[in-house]
Amino acid sequence: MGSPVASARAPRLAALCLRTLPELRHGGRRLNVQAATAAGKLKSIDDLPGPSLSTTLYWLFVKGYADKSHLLQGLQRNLYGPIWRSRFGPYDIVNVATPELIAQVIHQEGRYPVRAELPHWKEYLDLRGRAYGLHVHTGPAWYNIRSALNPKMLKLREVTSYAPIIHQVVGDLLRRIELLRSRSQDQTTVSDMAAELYKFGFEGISSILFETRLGCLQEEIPKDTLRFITAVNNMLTLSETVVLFPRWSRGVLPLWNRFVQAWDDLYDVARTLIDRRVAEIEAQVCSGEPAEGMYLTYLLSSDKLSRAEVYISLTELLLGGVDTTSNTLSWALYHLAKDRSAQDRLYSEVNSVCPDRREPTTDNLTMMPYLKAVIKETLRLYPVVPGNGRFISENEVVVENYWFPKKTQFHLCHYAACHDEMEFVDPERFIPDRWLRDVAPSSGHYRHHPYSFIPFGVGVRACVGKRVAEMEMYFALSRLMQHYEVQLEDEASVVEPKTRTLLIPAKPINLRFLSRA
Ligand code: HEM
Repeated sequence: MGSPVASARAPRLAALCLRTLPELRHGGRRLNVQAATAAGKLKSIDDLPGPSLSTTLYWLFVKGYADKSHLLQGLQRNLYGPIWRSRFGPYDIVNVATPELIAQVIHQEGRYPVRAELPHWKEYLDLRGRAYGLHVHTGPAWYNIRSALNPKMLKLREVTSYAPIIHQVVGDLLRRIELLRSRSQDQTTVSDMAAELYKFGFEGISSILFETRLGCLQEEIPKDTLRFITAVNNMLTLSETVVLFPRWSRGVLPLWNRFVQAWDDLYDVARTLIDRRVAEIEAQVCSGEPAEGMYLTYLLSSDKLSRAEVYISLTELLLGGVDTTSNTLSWALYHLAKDRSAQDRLYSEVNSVCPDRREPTTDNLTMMPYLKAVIKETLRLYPVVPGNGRFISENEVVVENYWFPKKTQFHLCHYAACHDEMEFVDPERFIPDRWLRDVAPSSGHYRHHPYSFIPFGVGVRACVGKRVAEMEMYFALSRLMQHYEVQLEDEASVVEPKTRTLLIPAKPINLRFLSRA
């Protein structure tokens, strides 16, 4: 999940840090910034170029960039240079749009990085007397929650134990596609693939978190799933607007009540699923059976979080774990449908490692470099989180020759960085080969700055669901390839992305699934 502001490689990073921040090399964070500013060496935020509020409003609402803010990143970089200031509502933001500058900010993010302050999320949790989770807690309190959530999410061995349940969910997806195509007029088409993959994402992550199969890919979608889908959409959309209005407007404008309702729905769905599972676990324990489970059982039995913290944490994991994977898979299928040779190549790789439609194991995945390259290239073209944030309150920050006080909000323009032709040859083309060191079409294709592509973030605040997301996407894509050749329903159709905090398809992706049998 990204920042509402728009929303590794260790040895190389260390070298990079030394290369880009020579001033910090000897004293680390002990750089005497005041002395440097006084000596006139460092400029301040007021020296930064950037659009006025009226120019920003013009771009957003007259030129139509309100739902294309990812494109505004490159456009403003061309106008103002790689670092600029923008002001909008309560935000005063420093934008950085080259990998070098992104790296400089991240290297100074401190021990407990914060993406952005979320006063309206906090206000909601306070209103309902709920515990804070990952997004609102800061400092050591955030770290406590993260350290409770991390082990079963980020350790490869732990995540591997979720493989059987993910395969079951992929099985449901395949059956769902079979059903939908058989009902279509030409017996092959599935309309709005992103919507189907959303159900897959929801079922996949819920089956791990809540240890319960919800049946999202069945004929009758559970009411709670539909409620959750609507609530996510409303909450994310309203979140961007609500934050711009002062607290006194809460009783006057209907926005706030709708935002609260959306949050209530999200939270209720998660709490219902948790309570249901807890009752099952208690019944098991009472009847002398061992309580075995996956994520929820682990969280409850580890005793690191209170029940209230478990409610909010699983709500946030669910919030981050559905449309991220589903949109990435939608884009991957869209490009494979457009690029026949890439699709053939992926199919032969999967087929050679897992012939006769054998389900891939996590070990098999290590022998599928092209599969991984396809996902990487998809995330490069469509970073689900197109712009991330860092609100740096622990340190003063030096970026290039600018000094920033504590509590400066930075916007990391990832979309601009991974579409930068200085980093990626032919940046707008889908070229999975660029991720394969040995076969990259020319030496230029492989070389890029490590911070030009960090779709899951880096460091302690990076995505907690990265490993689960990758496993879901690898299993789903490889098994779809085993069963079907994918084509666009309308070969000429072009689907552009739009921003709704996350980068999503601006119109439905309709695909034809031709059986390989
Ligand atoms: C394609 C899939 C995904 C992508 C590209 C993605 C990307 C990201 C990014 C860029 C961040 C911000 C990291 C930072 O600030 O440095 C993030 C945070 C987060 N992601 Fe993901 N994510 C994905 C899937 C998932 C899944 C499956 C889950 C749930 C299991 C998840 C849960 C979260 C949570 C809870 C956070 C906030 C972590 C914190 O603030 O400590 N994400 N994600």
